[in-house]
Amino acid sequence: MLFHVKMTVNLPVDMNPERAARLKADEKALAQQLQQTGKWRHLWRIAGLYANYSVFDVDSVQELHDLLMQLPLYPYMAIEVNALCRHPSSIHEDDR
Ligand SMILES: O=C(O)CC1=CCC(=O)O1
Repeated sequence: MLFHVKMTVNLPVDMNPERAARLKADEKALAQQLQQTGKWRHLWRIAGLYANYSVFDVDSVQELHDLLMQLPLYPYMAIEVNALCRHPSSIHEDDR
């Protein structure tokens, strides 16, 4: 199951810089691990924003939920999720 996810990060302006750096490093490590597994299929920066568009390929809505909730930056993110299905005009056989 494919899901398009928008994540907007809002770190408190007064957050300790070392704490912020640790969270970002932990987020990066997990994001890269999930990309290696194929669960996090795409990760794009939204130009001009501290936000990303991502595509997740998971087995269930519950798996997506659990995965998003374990992200280190989760407490500081606004997350929007849209379920995707195959477009009849798509030429990409792996779009499902
Ligand atoms: O910078 C972001 O958009 C938040 C984020 C998600 C994965 C990652 O490494 O950073």
